[in-house]
Amino acid sequence: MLEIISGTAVKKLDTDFIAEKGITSHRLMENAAQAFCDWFESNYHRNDKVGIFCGPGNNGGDGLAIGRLLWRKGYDVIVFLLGEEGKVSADCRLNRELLPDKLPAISMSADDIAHMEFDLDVVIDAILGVGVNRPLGGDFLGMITKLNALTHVSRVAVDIPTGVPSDECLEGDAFKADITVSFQYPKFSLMFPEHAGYVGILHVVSIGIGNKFMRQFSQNKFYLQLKDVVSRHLNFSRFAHKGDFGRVLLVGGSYGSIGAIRMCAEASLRTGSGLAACLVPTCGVQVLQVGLPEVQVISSNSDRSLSLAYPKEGLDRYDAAGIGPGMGTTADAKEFLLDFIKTFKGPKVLDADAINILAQDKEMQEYLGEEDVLTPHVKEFERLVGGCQNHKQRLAKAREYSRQYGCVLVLKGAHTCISFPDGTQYFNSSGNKHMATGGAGDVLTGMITSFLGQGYGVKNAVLCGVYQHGLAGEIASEDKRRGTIASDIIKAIPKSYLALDVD
Ligand SMILES: NC(=O)C1=CN([C@@H]2O[C@H](COP(=O)(O)OP(=O)(O)OC[C@H]3O[C@@H](n4cnc5c(N)ncnc54)[C@H](O)[C@@H]3O)[C@@H](O)[C@H]2O)[C@@H](O)CC1
Ligand SMILES: Nc1ncnc2c1ncn2[C@@H]1O[C@H](COP(=O)(O)OP(=O)(O)O)[C@@H](O)[C@H]1O
Ligand SMILES: [K+]
Repeated sequence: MLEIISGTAVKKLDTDFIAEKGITSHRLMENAAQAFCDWFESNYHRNDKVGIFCGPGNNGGDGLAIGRLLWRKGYDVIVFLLGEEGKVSADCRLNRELLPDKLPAISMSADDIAHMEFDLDVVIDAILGVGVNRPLGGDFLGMITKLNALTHVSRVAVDIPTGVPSDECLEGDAFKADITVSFQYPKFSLMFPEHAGYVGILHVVSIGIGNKFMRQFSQNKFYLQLKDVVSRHLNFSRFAHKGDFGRVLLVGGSYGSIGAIRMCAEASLRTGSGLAACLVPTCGVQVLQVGLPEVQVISSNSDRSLSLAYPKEGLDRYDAAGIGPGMGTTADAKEFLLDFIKTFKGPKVLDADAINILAQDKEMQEYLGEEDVLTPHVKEFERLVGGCQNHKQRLAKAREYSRQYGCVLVLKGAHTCISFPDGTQYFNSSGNKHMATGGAGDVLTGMITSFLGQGYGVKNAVLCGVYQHGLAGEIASEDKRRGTIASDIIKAIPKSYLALDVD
């Protein structure tokens, strides 16, 4: 699994790798440039006019090597050189010398930056990389301001957009990439929503540095990709019966919000649960029986909201429970939740209003255990732990929360972050903006609950659930874009199994 390590560890990592492999730093830079070009070739035409903006450090060195390789492949390339002559790094200088004579290269003066007009299809940003150590100013700021203002160009950042610090939140401005191609592992700050408008779509390309070299820099942060989840899935025998695929109980709904628990239950069934039952207020019983004939429905014996009157016998027949979607936060619902989490002994997922109730009734958190999973979005999380200044602080608090209460915390959003009590954090790579639609979270709750019910350990259930939910969202939105709704994500779950090649 790919590690996410701090940008400041990069230099040491580089040095170790080079020393162990007996190669030069220039060779490593060449590997990086080649990896970028392989990606570039499968995405851009040779008749595209490509401008590569190269700074004075090793990021600039990458850009120059990229320029040389693309030019050799027949691309229409022009290189722009930035930065003071005296500050050019050794590998950057070497790559300046290696530029073919016929490849157009222009040293940019402050005057050029202010007045030059660019006629380009693609802008490649190799001005600064992880070496950025202060907000942009002067010529670099002037340059990225100009590049950000260009219209009808595709903007690609090499490693990290110029100006974005690798471990902190951006101050000031930075290059606004449509696509960032990051080397070997994604830098921590590429996970921050504050940087979404600068990073664009993130691609990570390998430059041959194995995990072995990263381990000593491990910060227990990982990037969750398709290959990491396939082997975490259980195999079921040809003789499996529905009990083997697990019985799950989905708990929630209130008058006007029965759809949430319906979507949650349907997602569980589509994820493979052998049996799904819903515990809902009486007002939801008929709706569910008609709308989703595959589920069993249990009434809480209270009309519009769950309450203490719910039937407690037989709860132990369920292998896992998902609680919260559409539940509401009435006094009855609060009493219900406290009683339910004390009574139900199996693994459970707490979502939506279950989290909102926990936030109001903090002592309930003491009942959380190592098989329990909380799935807040950012607002729900801040209700739980208080306001955060930025995402970096939020991630630190998420790690702390999971440690303190010994449960799994899934902080949802783009690059959903899963925190485990041992301090590890996993950042999801699947999913897209078209999943930002009402009910998508209810679907996730159903999916994780389903895996828990199927007998997956809590870690595998959450990693598989979060990744596959994003994958189903990608599949659902392929032909629907912003017209995607949560029910489409549910319908795409079977196809996501095909994509994973899990039967
Ligand atoms: N293992 C890796 O990850 C590899 C990294 N490589 C590249 O090397 C890059 C890092 O190279 P460097 O460490 O040389 O860093 P940069 O290329 O980011 O540049 C650092 C230089 O910029 C100056 N600087 C920092 N902030 C500034 C600001 N706001 N305004 C003006 N100047 C500023 C610094 O003083 C330093 O001279 C990576 O991003 C990547 O592109 C690759 O070449 C190969 C392998
Ligand atoms: N821009 C995005 N990229 C990837 N995933 C996203 C994005 N926006 C939302 N999602 C995912 O969609 C789901 C939304 O959940 P949530 O906010 O709880 O919605 P709801 O409360 O309406 O069910 C989460 O799993 C989240 O990770
Ligand atoms: K860059």
